[in-house]
Amino acid sequence: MEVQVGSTNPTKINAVKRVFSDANIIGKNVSSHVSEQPFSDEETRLGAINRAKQCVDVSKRVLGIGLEGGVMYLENQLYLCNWGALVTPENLLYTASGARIPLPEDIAEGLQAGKELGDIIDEYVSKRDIRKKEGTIGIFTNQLITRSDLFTHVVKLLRGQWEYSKKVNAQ
Ligand SMILES: O=P(O)(O)OP(=O)(O)OP(=O)(O)OC[C@H]1O[C@@H](n2cnc3c(O)ncnc32)[C@H](O)[C@@H]1O
Ligand SMILES: [Mg+2]
Repeated sequence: MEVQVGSTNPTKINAVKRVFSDANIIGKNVSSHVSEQPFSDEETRLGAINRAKQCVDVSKRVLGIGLEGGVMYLENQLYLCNWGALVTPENLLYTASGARIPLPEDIAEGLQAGKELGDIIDEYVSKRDIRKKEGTIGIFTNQLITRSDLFTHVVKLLRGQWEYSKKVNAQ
């Protein structure tokens, strides 16, 4: 089995490798066709779907997976949100979102000013490339849940739904 992931970010690739340890995983640099910093569940989910659609290869029977990070408001509180999409060679679409946590007010202010979360969090902890390492979720959970852990859960939700529907349709 071959799985193409619409990103080269190691947190995303490693999550897919963990869940599809029986497959050959390829990272592909594609556009999410949404804002660099998605600001709603709708936009973040669409970014994941757009990435997955550019990765699926019907003729070569390659599965496409898209993973997208963003932020969203819930009752005036900004939350970190993450979405995933899996598209099968039969063109079936599965989607799932990950756990979400509130972001501190000063992070929210930077985002409202138009900065990207990746840059804000690097500045916040005086480190580089947090988005490719533990991620914002890792920082604010004291490393208990890393960005790769979060995406692993999302990819499990995708694979699980796909396997369940294959099982049901085979009955
Ligand atoms: O190379 P790609 O796949 O684009 O990986 P990315 O790190 O840019 O991740 P996304 O495009 O999915 O995320 C959209 C934006 O949100 C930021 N972001 C989302 N989740 C984050 C996290 O946990 N830690 C740091 N930045 C995050 C990220 O830096 C982008 O500015
Ligand atoms: Mg990006």
